[in-house]
Amino acid sequence: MPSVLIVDDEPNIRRMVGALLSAEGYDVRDAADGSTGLALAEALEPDIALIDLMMPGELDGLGLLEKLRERRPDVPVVMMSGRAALTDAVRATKLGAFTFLEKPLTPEGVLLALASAFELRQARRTAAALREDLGISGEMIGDSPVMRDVRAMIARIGPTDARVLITGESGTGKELVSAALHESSPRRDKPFVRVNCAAIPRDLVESEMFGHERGAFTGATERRIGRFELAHTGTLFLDEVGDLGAEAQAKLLRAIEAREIERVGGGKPIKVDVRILAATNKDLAKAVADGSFREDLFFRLNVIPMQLPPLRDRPGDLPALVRHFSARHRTRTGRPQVTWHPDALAALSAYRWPGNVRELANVVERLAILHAGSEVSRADVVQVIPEAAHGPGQRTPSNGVSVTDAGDLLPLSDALDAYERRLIAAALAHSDGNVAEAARRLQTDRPNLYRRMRRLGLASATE
Ligand SMILES: Nc1ncnc2c1ncn2[C@@H]1O[C@H](COP(=O)(O)OP(=O)(O)OP(=O)(O)O)[C@@H](O)[C@H]1O
Repeated sequence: MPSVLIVDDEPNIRRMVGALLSAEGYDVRDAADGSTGLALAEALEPDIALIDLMMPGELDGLGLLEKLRERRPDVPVVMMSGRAALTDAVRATKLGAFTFLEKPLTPEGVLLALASAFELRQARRTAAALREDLGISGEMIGDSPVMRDVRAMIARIGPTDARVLITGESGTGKELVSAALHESSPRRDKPFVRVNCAAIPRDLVESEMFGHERGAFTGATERRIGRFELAHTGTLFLDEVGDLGAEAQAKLLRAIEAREIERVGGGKPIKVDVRILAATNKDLAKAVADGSFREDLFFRLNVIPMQLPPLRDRPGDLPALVRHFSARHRTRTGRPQVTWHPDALAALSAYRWPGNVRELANVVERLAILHAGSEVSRADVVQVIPEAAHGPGQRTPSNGVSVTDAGDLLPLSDALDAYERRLIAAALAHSDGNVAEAARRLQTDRPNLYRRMRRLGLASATE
């Protein structure tokens, strides 16, 4: 059922349009002024907003339109006005209104406008989902000190041509960061080409990267353009670069140094202008030390290193990520939003997340499907990830010995650190990442909590 928010100071309009739309199956909410309208729009995420232009109070119709475009850019806004004020209609359209209805309203006019606005809303949803599925966009969520550093770094080095080596466990957002670097560069309108180095069979790596001429080898029935050429003037993202074999490493190094490539069986060098970003979840420095990765290539790729921390080391980001993924699920499916009991968030924070943000996204999606329209409890979380049951307060170390999730014994100081880390993580989750609030819950003060967070690597040294 599409939802509509009507914002108009005239009670008659709210009543009549509301009745008309309810009868047509819309889920209708209304507000009598701009500020209430904005608050409702943020809380309810309506599919469409129908806003009167002239309203008393701090926020008039155009002001509300402007704010909505900023905060809920996906919601089509239909404006209405009592006076046939052409200039206002023009301004509203410039500000991004979907369409403009003149009063007195007619039922047909209203229904037609809303039906097409809803169509647009659906199309935007589909487009956003496709873009995300392709991994070519996606909002980067998280306000933890490390994520703030990551954002600052993207803003600083995105616009340059510097090569960046992004490291981090699987699912920490390496691809998302590489797309963000491309998006913030002058190459943003040019191709962003990804190669998954781990997925290409060894004997095809060269042809995949550099292309081949027809007849270059058995099976090469057509000429093929490689990823380097496809990325010309844009960005080439070498994912899982640590998985490249020795021969491919040598060829990659040559292409980077000479800024040219040769198609297999081609012979003629071709100039390419690409910015190279690379990512790996391997320890490349170690691979260099044990001889499985070329040192010269490592230095070429690692001009700017960026390390993404595992999710368990930034528990403050978890509530926002959970909200983001449940909102995304709602947007994609149109199903009712789930809400999260603080204990459910605490249980999620207590888990180790070996698959990091990707795994969290999957778990949130599963829970959102199972509990659409209701509140997710701690028990619901534990049902999906039994390991989350071992959070602070649920698992008292017996006879003074602490254990990891795997049941191994840990040296006491490590065990205490792990326990403290979980307690703090849970308190942060309960407080939506707010450190002062978390400190209150833990019955300590903010500076002390920060000190402990820094010691455990949960906050940056400058905090
Ligand atoms: N900070 C974040 N905010 C929002 N979504 C995120 C964030 N980090 C990761 N994701 C999402 O989690 C999923 C995994 O991220 P991504 O593919 O970038 O990880 P990766 O480190 O490249 O993983 P792998 O090494 O397994 O390829 C993606 O859907 C991505 O959009």
